Amino acid sequence: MRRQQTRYRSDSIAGTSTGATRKASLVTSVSNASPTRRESLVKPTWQHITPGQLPPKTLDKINGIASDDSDDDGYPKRRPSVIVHQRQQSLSQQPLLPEYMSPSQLYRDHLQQQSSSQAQQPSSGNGFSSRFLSSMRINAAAEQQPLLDTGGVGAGGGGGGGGGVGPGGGTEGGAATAVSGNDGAGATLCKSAGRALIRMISSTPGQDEDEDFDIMGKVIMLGDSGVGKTSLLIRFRDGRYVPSYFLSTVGIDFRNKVVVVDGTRVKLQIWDTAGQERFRSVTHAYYRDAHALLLLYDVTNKTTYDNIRAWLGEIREYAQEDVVIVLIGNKADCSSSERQVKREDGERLGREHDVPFMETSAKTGLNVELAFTAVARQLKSRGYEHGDDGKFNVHDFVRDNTKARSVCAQCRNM
Ligand SMILES: Nc1nc2c(ncn2[C@@H]2O[C@H](COP(=O)(O)OP(=O)(O)OP(=O)(O)O)[C@@H](O)[C@H]2O)c(=O)[nH]1
Repeated sequence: MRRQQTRYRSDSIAGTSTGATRKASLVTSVSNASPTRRESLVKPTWQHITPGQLPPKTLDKINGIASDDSDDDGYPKRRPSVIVHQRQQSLSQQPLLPEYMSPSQLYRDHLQQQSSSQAQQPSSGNGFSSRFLSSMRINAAAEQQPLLDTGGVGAGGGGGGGGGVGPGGGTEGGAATAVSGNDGAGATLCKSAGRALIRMISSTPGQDEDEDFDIMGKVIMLGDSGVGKTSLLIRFRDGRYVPSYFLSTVGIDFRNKVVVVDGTRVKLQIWDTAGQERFRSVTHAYYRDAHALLLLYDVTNKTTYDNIRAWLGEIREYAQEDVVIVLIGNKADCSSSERQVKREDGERLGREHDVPFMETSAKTGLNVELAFTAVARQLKSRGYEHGDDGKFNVHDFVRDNTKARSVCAQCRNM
């Protein structure tokens, strides 16, 4: 039996765009969805969130969860999250990003520090790393510029990665801020057929890999708790797999990775959501800014597969109509005795809902690159200003490339 703990993330609180419009929902019944191992999907309630702000009710809920002494599923007691800390500092009714963390202030801090000393580590005194600050390339003009029509990423900058919790301890957090602009390099907003992608060309030398990109897209990983969202992200981001025990995600977190597609650097801002139902109302708020969604089930757990229909219902309700969806059956490295969902069932479900499907394994790395590359290619195709790459078809790409790869030997005979 797997050991389970709760993983505490630096909950990055990115705001969402007020400009985004919700699309009509394609009703998918959730009533038939079987409960997951530890939860069931329920009809979500939408809560409006302004940029940089979580609604008090949601905050209360998170705080309630985090400070709850009794853990209803019998797992170890949860420690407070970053959000709770902010609450304790009586910021409940205020935007969760205080003034010193606003994009403009961070940028001013950054410039100040740069001019005072090149060698000195820039620090705004708020715990943000120099890498985060250096990712904030805005100017006054850019700040006045309207955000993209579907919001791009909201005005609330994230604090992700700051706590050193989670995979990689990387540079994440900075890109959650909806800024554009340049350091003289001519960054431009890219609006292509209503798609919300940020195009940023940077020429600042010595930057980290994930700060140097042409196009950026927001990708959200969804699926029941335990399907392997975090593991897949770690595999993709860091190229490793951490087996041992099951650390359940609390809230939401993100990691960045740049994928080069035919010479174009596509920065994927990948949001890892908590699969547990108690966090649904928090994660729903992030759907509508998403450019792509990776929807996972666990091939060794039929319930997670059955719940995909309910997930798709939520996606239709909360996400943009044209969001790219990739359906993933994870843990394909399993033995045939463990497997509960055949590959053909996944393929059929994908066809039914007109979404590309593939099986992956965070453990062996099977198709992990492919999943994210497919998304990156699609985003590039949509985001390209001159539309010269608009013929890309994610269905064909996934089908052609998964064909070329074999499913692991153990599962081949399913
Ligand atoms: N065999 C196998 N196990 C996996 C794979 N991916 C994840 N796991 C295991 O499945 C368990 C859950 O993985 P997580 O990545 O934490 O799942 P999650 O979807 O992020 O869960 P939540 O954070 O609760 O939403 C862990 O024990 C992982 O080691 C895989 O590809 N193969």
